[in-house]
Amino acid sequence: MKRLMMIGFGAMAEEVLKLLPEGMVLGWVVATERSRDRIARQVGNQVQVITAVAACDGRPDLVLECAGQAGVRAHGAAVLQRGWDLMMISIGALADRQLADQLYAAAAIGKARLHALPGAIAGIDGLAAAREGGLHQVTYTCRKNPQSWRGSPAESMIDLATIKQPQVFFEGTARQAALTFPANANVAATIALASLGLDGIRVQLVVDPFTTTNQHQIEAYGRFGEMSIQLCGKPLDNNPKTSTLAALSVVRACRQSVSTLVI
Ligand SMILES: NC(=O)C1=CN([C@@H]2O[C@H](COP(=O)(O)OP(=O)(O)OC[C@H]3O[C@@H](n4cnc5c(N)ncnc54)[C@H](O)[C@@H]3O)[C@@H](O)[C@H]2O)C=CC1
Ligand SMILES: O=C([O-])CC(=O)C(=O)O
Repeated sequence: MKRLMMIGFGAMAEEVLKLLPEGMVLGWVVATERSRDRIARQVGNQVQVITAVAACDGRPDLVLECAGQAGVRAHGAAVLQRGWDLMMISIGALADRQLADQLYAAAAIGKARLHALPGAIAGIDGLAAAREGGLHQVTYTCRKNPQSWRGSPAESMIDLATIKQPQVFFEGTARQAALTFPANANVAATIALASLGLDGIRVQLVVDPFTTTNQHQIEAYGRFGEMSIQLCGKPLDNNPKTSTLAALSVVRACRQSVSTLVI
């Protein structure tokens, strides 16, 4: 039986736990001090709930981060330094140059690797392959309803309560998007890292009162040809910012860790 460590235990982690494949159990949750007791009651006494990776009483087979940029900052290096690979969902954390350097240095010390999970978007495999032959241009547009932008800096850029038509409220690089919208622009960072880099792709963020889904659109051109991907993802019930597919991409990482055929 493989044992999983989860860093963060919010909406996404709860969904992942419901769908954990056979052959894997949750062994550890790394939580904030504030949420530790609540999570311990939720996951039961077979799971060790800790607030620092150093308190882990064993060796996890898989470490998954579902804790946002703050969680990556707090625990990412400690995981990698121990020689444990880290599966990251909060890819936007890598837009912070200092944090990225710290993680890569820790990975070098531990001879560990960082895995960027595709999250709420599809097509990362094709994009990363296309890059090998030369990409000319990549653009990404993210469209969500006003509710999904609540609690983000969009609130100070646009009046979400009165919006009547779809409106672009941010245009910039993936790095700018990921640093400004840590809970909403991880996909932008993932697409950028798989293609032309955090400063190499154009990102548009749109608020759309007519959509009920989290929409992600990639347009890419290169020696391989052209790629156009549109994904309309249903948000998670208990977090409208997060698409269900992002949680399912974490479940897939668990499946890959226990399957003979990795796909
Ligand atoms: N790559 C992708 O496609 C996507 C990535 N994400 C990322 O996934 C993260 C998690 O999503 P949700 O579960 O929906 O968010 P959430 O806000 O429901 O849960 C995040 C959890 O992490 C915990 N946390 C925060 N700082 C922590 C720390 N230092 N140590 C341990 N736990 C900590 C919080 O207490 C909270 O329970 C988002 O913050 C976002 O960064 C979200 C959607 C898509
Ligand atoms: O879940 C989504 O639709 C995408 C998201 O929040 C992100 O890119 O951070």
